[in-house]
Amino acid sequence: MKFGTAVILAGGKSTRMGFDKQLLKINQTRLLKLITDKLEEEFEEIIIVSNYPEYYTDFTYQVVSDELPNQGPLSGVHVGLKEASSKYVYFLACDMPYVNLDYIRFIKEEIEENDVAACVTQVNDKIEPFNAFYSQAIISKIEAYLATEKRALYSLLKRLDCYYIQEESARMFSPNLNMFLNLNTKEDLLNYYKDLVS
Ligand SMILES: Nc1nc2c(ncn2[C@@H]2O[C@H](COP(=O)(O)OP(=O)(O)OP(=O)(O)O)[C@@H](O)[C@H]2O)c(=O)[nH]1
Ligand SMILES: [Mg+2]
Repeated sequence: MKFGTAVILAGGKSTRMGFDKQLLKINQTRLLKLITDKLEEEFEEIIIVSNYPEYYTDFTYQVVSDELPNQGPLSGVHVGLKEASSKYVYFLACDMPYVNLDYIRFIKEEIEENDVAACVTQVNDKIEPFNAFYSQAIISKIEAYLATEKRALYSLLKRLDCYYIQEESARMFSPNLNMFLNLNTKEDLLNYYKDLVS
């Protein structure tokens, strides 16, 4: 059964890529469309956070802009949580092509059972901030954190009550962890194309 909200963050500057990643096409199709088609199978609501709603006239989803702009990914998490109709909200970046629905179901269950601020995956010592769930309970905490002029999502997560999924568990769903791959540079894009044709 479909339920809950998925939010796609598409409000970044794409500095490393050199063109706006939210417009990226794979074989003539918007990557955003490929992502949302997949997420549709699991979620009853999809929200896109973009400061360019005009890029989404062909989409039927709600498009919202940052309410607290220029704070990086946390801006998007903030407004996404506020607009979502479910308590636990799935977040994905617009440049993450490998959507893994089995893993999404797994982490959804973890955050529901543990009722924590966020459920994220830890790979080595690094936290993967997307392909993760956050709770609406942290909206005011994000606001308080941004008010102190901090904006690093990672440091905020460290202060919160998070549930960390370990790498070994994640690898059971995605052996090479490509569900966390994000396309930051043209080289990332080239490697992704190579992977698609191989
Ligand atoms: N809503 C919103 N999303 C953001 C913002 N900054 C980054 N993001 C999103 O957060 C995710 C991870 O960011 P990055 O991969 O670093 O993307 P980016 O900031 O566009 O790229 P760089 O400029 O190369 O760092 C992407 O989905 C971005 O669209 C922002 O200010 N607002
Ligand atoms: Mg990225």
